[in-house]
Amino acid sequence: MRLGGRHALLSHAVKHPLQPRVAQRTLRTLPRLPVDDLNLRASANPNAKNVAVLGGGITGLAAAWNLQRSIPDVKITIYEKNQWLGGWVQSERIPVEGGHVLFEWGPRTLRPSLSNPAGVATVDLVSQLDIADDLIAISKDSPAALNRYVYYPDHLAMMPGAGGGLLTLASQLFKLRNEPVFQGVLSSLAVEAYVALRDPGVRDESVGDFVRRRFGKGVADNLASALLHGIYAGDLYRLSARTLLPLLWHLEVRDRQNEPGILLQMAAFMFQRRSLVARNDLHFAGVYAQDMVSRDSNFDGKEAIVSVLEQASVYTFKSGLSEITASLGQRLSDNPAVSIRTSSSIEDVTFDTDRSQALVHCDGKTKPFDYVISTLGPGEMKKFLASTATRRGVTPGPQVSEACEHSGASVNVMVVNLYFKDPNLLPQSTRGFGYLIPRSVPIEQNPERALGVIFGSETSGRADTIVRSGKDVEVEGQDTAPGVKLTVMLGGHWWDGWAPSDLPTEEEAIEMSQALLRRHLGIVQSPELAKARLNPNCIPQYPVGYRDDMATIHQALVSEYDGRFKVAGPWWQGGVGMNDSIRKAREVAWAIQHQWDDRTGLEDYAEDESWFLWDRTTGNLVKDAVE
Ligand SMILES: C=Cc1c2[nH]c(c1C)Cc1[nH]c(c(CCC(=O)O)c1C)Cc1[nH]c(c(C)c1CCC(=O)O)Cc1[nH]c(c(C)c1C=C)C2
Repeated sequence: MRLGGRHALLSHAVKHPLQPRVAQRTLRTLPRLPVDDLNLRASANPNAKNVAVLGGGITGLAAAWNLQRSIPDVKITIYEKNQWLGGWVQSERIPVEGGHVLFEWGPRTLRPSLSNPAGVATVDLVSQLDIADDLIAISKDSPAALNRYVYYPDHLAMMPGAGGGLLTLASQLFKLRNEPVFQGVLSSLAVEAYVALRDPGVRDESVGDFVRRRFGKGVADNLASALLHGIYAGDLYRLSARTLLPLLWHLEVRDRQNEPGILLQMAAFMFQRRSLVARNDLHFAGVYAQDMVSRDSNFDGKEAIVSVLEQASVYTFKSGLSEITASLGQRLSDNPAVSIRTSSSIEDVTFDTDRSQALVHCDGKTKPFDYVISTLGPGEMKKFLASTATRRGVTPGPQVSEACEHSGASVNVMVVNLYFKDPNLLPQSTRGFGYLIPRSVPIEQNPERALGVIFGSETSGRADTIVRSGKDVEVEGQDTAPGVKLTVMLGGHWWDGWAPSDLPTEEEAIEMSQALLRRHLGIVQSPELAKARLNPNCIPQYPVGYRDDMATIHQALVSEYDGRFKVAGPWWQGGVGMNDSIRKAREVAWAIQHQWDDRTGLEDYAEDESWFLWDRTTGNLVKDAVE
């Protein structure tokens, strides 16, 4: 929905100081810790006068934004290698006959996730940037939220709907039992509780091996592989289960303590309204609550956003997700304490032990900083750590280089955006989010090596998909032209090991996408507008053993830079979502504000996971550390 005029919103909001009430509404689904346990500084870190932020994508911009909000007089320099800010978040508005369409080349929607610090961090940022008037919230009842398809083996199969609990899921699966993609799924799920548990010595395994072991080969190859294509464009037999499915990984350990299988434990949690919360999440949820209660100034604005997002499955903005990065870029460049250096290549980051300062070497010049936040990947990190150790006269240990190399894998994704004039291009019966293509589809059905197709118009704000908050609210979506927008995603892990010259050109990718749409959906019409863009190395892949790599890099950062070098962003947080990046950006800024020099952004990996049982009804912890 378009939130409409702020006055319309305020007219139904309570007009008195709202601190506890807003904290309650926004954070009522987050667990809270006693303030004394949070180790907060009353005044900002006196050592943080000059901070460098490496990378001007969403994480770097959000980190700089948080720093300048929370540390008075801090000077910030943002270094970005491109000529532009925003990283992979790129939205393009293009005029076509009858109006315009908006093409996204990177992330396109956000999940509200209001019970998760990552979702709350984004809501907070949107409210601080004052861009909520452009918000488009796609309803939980919309076709995009309810209808998701998997293409297998030669047709679209509708996935069981989101929400409704495990019983609803089981009954939906029962109805779909004759659909080939679900063959054997019900019987595998039924015996899951009796599956042999993993060896206690196993520190990690691939998502594919984990899912196949617990839930069967059909669930792994037909369903989980499709899901992982849609999020990581990745190979489920390479991605780390311990990183991507931390809760399921832990529930198998609890199973060893006489709990009855993963699915039954999840059903019990749902029924009892309880959740397991990881140690770091608990800490930062406590910091969020405290920060909002003590410092927040836009209570009404946030309350209004939250009340809309409670009804939404996903959301975006009228000019796309780059409204967030553009607004951040603008607001930061208006601040004289922030210097933005685009087209800048970082050569090295070393450390001056005597002055406790990090030295950023860029374009032939060296500048000292009290702290550095880097969003660059493990390739750059390997170089920085090796040269810092060498300058200190220490031979760099091979483990650090190996950890950087091992965790530095990524995939290329070709994004093909197409706009068709015909508003009835897709039959009513296939309205929905789009479809994902699992690894198990025969190659003759997918010679283009596509990962999935998004029915983009469904999440662009069609009149019947958006959340409405009142009759007075003007409703407007991203596209004003009446046709249909589709996005085909090609490549990902299918192109692992391919030389750049083997990848299709953008023109070839458009032709391949049209061939795919003809075969899969019978679309023979030519698009009015078709554009493709290769996003090289855009999605990190989190290999088996990722947690151990991160623990090694954390120790190296603490010892080489005394904790003055922090990391954030998709390479380091085991997730590629924009919410996660915004959250991590906030957490590293807090680490600087509160002088937590033992936190590098990777500190959570330094110890094995521990979980706390939390009651969502009362907001209290049921049990201190479960593991
Ligand atoms: C450039 C391509 C991207 C692919 N995945 C991502 C990008 C940016 C990142 C990503 N995609 C999703 C998530 C989950 C986060 C979340 O919504 O909580 C992340 C981090 C899910 C997703 N995948 C697709 C869409 C439209 C969405 C979000 C919306 C939703 O779930 O309703 C489609 C899609 N993304 C990729 C592929 C190959 C693909 C195929 C249809 C890769």
